[in-house]
Amino acid sequence: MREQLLNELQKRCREHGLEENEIFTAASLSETLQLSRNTVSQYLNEFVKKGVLVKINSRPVYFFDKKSMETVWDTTITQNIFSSFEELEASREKDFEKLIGYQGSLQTVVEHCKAAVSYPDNGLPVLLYGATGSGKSFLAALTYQYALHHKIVKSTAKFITVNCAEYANNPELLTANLFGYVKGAYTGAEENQEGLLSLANEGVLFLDEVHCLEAKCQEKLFQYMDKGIYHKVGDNEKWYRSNCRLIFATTENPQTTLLKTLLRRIPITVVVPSLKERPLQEKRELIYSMFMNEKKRIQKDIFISNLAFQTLLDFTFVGNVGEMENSIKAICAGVFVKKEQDALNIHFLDLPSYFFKTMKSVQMKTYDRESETMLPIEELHGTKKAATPLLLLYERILGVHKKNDDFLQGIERCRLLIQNFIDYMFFKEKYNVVSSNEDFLLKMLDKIYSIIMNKYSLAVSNNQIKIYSKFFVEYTKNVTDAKIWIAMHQEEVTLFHNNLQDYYPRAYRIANEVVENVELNLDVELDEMIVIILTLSFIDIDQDTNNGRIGLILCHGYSTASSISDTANHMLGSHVFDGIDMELRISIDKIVQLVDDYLKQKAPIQELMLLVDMGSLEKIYEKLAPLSDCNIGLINRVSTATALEAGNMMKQGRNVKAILEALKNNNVISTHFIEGKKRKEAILTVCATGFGTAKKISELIITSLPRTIELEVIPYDYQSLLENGLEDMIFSEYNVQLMVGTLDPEVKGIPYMAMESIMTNDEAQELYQLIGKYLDANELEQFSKNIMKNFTLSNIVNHLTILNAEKVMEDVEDIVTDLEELLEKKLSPTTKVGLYVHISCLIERMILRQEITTVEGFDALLGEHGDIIMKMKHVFSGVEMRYSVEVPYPEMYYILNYFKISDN
Ligand SMILES: Nc1ncnc2c1ncn2[C@@H]1O[C@H](COP(=O)(O)OP(=O)(O)OP(=O)(O)O)[C@@H](O)[C@H]1O
Repeated sequence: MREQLLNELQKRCREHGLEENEIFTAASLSETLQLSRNTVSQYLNEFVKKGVLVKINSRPVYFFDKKSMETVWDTTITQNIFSSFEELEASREKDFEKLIGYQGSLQTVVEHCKAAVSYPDNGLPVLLYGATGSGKSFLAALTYQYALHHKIVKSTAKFITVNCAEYANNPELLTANLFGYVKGAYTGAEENQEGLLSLANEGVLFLDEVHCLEAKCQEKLFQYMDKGIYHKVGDNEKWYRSNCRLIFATTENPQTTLLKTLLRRIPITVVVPSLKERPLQEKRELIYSMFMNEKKRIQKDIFISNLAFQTLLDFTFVGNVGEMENSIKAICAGVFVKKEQDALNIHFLDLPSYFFKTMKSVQMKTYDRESETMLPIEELHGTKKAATPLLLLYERILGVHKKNDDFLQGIERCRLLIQNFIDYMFFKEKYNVVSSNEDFLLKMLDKIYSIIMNKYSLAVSNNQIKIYSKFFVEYTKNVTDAKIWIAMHQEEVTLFHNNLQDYYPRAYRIANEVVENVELNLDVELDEMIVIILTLSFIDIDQDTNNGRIGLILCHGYSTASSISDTANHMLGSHVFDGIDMELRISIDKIVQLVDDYLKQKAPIQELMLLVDMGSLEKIYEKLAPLSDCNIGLINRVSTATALEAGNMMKQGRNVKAILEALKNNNVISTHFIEGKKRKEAILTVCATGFGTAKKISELIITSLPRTIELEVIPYDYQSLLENGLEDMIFSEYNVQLMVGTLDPEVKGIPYMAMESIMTNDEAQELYQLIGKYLDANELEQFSKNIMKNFTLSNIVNHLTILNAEKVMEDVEDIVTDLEELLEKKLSPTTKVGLYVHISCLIERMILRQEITTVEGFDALLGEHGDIIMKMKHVFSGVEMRYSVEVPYPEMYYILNYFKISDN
């Protein structure tokens, strides 16, 4: 019965964790074994008495199998009864657990030490090699404690340390001390003396700085290491025996400083990593435990500023853990003697001056003792979380980017987070106080911004400059934190960068330029998250305008326009207005110039809502009127309320004229409408491989129209759209509303519709909406019917080519199927239709000898995918024979583009 009970408890100890303590009670065991609780208690207590079980005398009482616990804890339990779990835990003899990083960067080191000391019969000599202060002596001492706790050595065994460096000038003394000497061995040796080898018998002898051990002494050691026997100094007759384990340590390369013959006799060399090589988390733990030790010593709470902590964390301690420990002691002592408060408050400037040497001058200039975030040292432990608002913002932005599958949705959320942070910065009391250093920084940043904004002719409000300057100021207080944080999140940060660069190339470029200039001019290193935040702030530049309608607020003074526009945008929930702050004495000509530049930068747009703070609008109206291509609605005496009202209507899609009309009853303001020199609306038709096809597509659209309309349908060169984008001349001549074609030239802000989607009647709404502006309902119905008729595949092929549609389609179908197989991608029906048309046109071009023989970038493609391109070309061999044509290789470039389109 007893055995059964013991077996059950042992099983529970093996299979369950200590924390499931309810299964280790007499009640639980009696229930399982169907025995009376008294009997179970009695048996269990008998086992405790015998030392088989451990008892925790709490309420209820718990019993554990001692051996199982010793195995789990890898230690010896010396008592059988404990008053509480805490007492049990405290009694647990710790050795290597005291070493920070014993389960991390020092795991292998520890394993080697354990192996060396426990190797039968008498352990193996081990050499610890590592930089000064890396923890070699500590490791040697812990190895000894481990041997004690695991009964590898007797409880009476000693740990003897010799620092060979101390005997550098007197090597004979070291030899005498190590091996002992006999009376008269040398002058002053008045009695027989035991050596350290003898003292350490059965224990551990630690020879530190062993490279200082003289060659003669090293040789004397060999004898001992080989046979366990040695002579005392002055007696070469008698042999003495010692049974101690040897641990050596050195800071010098053992291969060059130790005799090869000694090295050969040390089978285990353990390389102890320097502090620089340890993970950040271990550094944190080291700092934490060192401060905790000081707290115990001085019996006071300790607080440390985040900046001071991050500086310690980031600092390269040449003397490794040892130097770190001494620095922390010195810092605490330095603050302690000031006897200022009950607690010890360690500010950044309390660190010894050598910590500041690496700080950039601006960081020092912006340092403000009062605004430092103070943390209780207990919080340093394991704090992986960002500790400052800026880092918290970093963390959140990255988190949103990581979590959101929809990149653009994520971007909006990130912008909101930044907005919240800005609110926080401006409304938290401490940020309203601008120190003189901050003021200097703001002015410098203002200049940098102005130069860059001028270069890109961008309107960035003074308020925005102020906001982002605040970011820099905030950043300069967190450089160290930020750097560390970025290093820990490098991969995700880079990914975010790449995405931003792809989605918002212009904003990304400008953000980088701002950062480069700030770094250059202000002697401060900014980080990659600042680039991300700035790019997010410039995104509007890359975004489409509100139905071609934009708002601009112009006011005199440092920040009036920016404040109104920011507030209005904030409340409208989208970017409707830009604000330009103007000098107080700016001339009307200059204002007009500002507006003109602004319009050029935003072109192509249809309408501008311009709100100004002037009383009279006449002068500005006169000068603006002849300039404008677009309609301008002019409103004076701008206020946040008028901006909101106008902005709201803009968001509803109302045109400028209608908005002015609606605001007429407001008797505070007056308005003017400037009719733009009208640019005709247009649709561009494009085809990647030739103007001819584009022309035919436009003819097809035009012939579908029941009557001529104001809208132009213009065949246009694909290549020049691709290269020039919005800068292309066509966009200043025409108000281009849509592009239709076989391949998207990807002009930002101009919608594109694939011809295939007209044919499959798929997403052709944009075309109907546009044409619908010019036709009445019946006419539009007619247009849609014509389109359906004209845009069937065979009609298109017939229309676009001179070939017999039916015949050529058979060939084309085969080619597309073969290509799909070869390139291992099934095209969607729409893309497939596009490719049908493309290949039909291609065949025609071959017949008409209008083949494409050069394509930019083709050589690189050929170099990379030569094999596949050869195979693709082979797919056309049937057609080549039938029509006696030769399809040139560069044509494959365009074909491949269809397979690159993401169909999902
Ligand atoms: N991993 C660690 N965890 C906790 N404390 C450590 C650790 N490593 C070193 N220390 C502490 O750092 C201090 C310096 O370590 P130690 O004296 O062992 O270095 P060392 O390599 O022997 O230096 P030296 O070569 O200068 O003798 C000691 O107080 C030790 O307790």
